[in-house]
Amino acid sequence: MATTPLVIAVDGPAASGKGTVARGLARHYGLPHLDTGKLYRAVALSLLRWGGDPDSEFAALRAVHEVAGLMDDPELTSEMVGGIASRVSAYPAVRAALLERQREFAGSPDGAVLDGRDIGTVIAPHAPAKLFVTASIDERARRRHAELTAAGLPVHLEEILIDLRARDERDSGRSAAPLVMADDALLLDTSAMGPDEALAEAIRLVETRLAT
Ligand SMILES: Nc1ncnc2c1ncn2[C@@H]1O[C@H](COP(=O)(O)OP(=O)(O)O)[C@@H](O)[C@H]1O
Ligand SMILES: Nc1ccn([C@@H]2O[C@H](COP(=O)(O)OP(=O)(O)O)[C@@H](O)[C@H]2O)c(=O)n1
Repeated sequence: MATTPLVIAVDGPAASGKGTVARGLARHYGLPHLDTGKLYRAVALSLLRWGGDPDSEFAALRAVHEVAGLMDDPELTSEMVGGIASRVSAYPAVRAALLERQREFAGSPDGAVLDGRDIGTVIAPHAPAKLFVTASIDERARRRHAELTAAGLPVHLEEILIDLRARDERDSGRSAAPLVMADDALLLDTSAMGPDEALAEAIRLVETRLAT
C-alpha cells in the first residue's frame, strides 16, 4: 500500500532559525530540502547585478529568469539582498512565476522539507506537518549579526535590528501571501534554545502531529 509522502512546512520571520531547523529535519527524516528564500534572494541579486529597478514589478519579473544560475552565489546571504528580496517578493507576478517549482518540490513522491514564509499557507497547504519558527527580534538580530560578522561582513547590530523590523513589517503586511502562521501549524519559539535543542523540539512537534 502506498504511504503518504512526508512533507514538512517550516515558516517564520527572518533569522528565527527556520533554515537551521528545516535542514536538521531534512537530515533526520532523510528528505530533500528547499530554502525558498533563496529563490527570492536570487531574483533580488539578479536585479542588483543588471541595475534593474526593485520598484518595478516588470523588472523584477524579468529577473526571475536568472534565478537558476544564482542559487549558490555567496552574495545571496547579504542583508542588502535580503531587503530587496522582501520588496520583490511582494509582487504577485514574481510569486506566481516562482510558484510552480516550489509546488513541484513539495509534491515529490519522496517527501520534502521546505522553509520560507508561505509554505504552510500557499505552497503546501496540505502538508501533514507544519511548524512556525520564531524568536524575539533582539535574539534574531543577534543571530544575524553573528552570522554576518563570522562571514567577514562589516555590520552593526543596530542596523540589523532596523532591517529586520522593516522586513518583518513588509513580509507580514503585504497582500500577496503574507507571513502568517497557518491555522494548523505548531509554534516553535527558539528564543531561549540553542540549535540542537530547537531541532529536538521540532522533531518532537512533528512526531506529535504525525501521531494525531
Ligand atoms: N536556536 C538557535 N540558537 C542560536 N543560533 C541559531 C539558532 N538557530 C539558528 N541559529 C543561527 O542563527 C542564524 C540564522 O539562522 P537561520 O537558520 O539561517 O535562520 P532563518 O532561516 O530563519 O533566516 C544562523 O547563523 C544560525 O546558525
Ligand atoms: N517563501 C518565501 C520565502 C522568502 N520570501 C521573501 O524573501 C525574503 C528573504 O527570505 P529568506 O528566508 O532568505 O530570509 P531570512 O529569513 O533568511 O532572512 C523574505 O524577507 C521574504 O520577503 C517570501 O516572500 N516567501
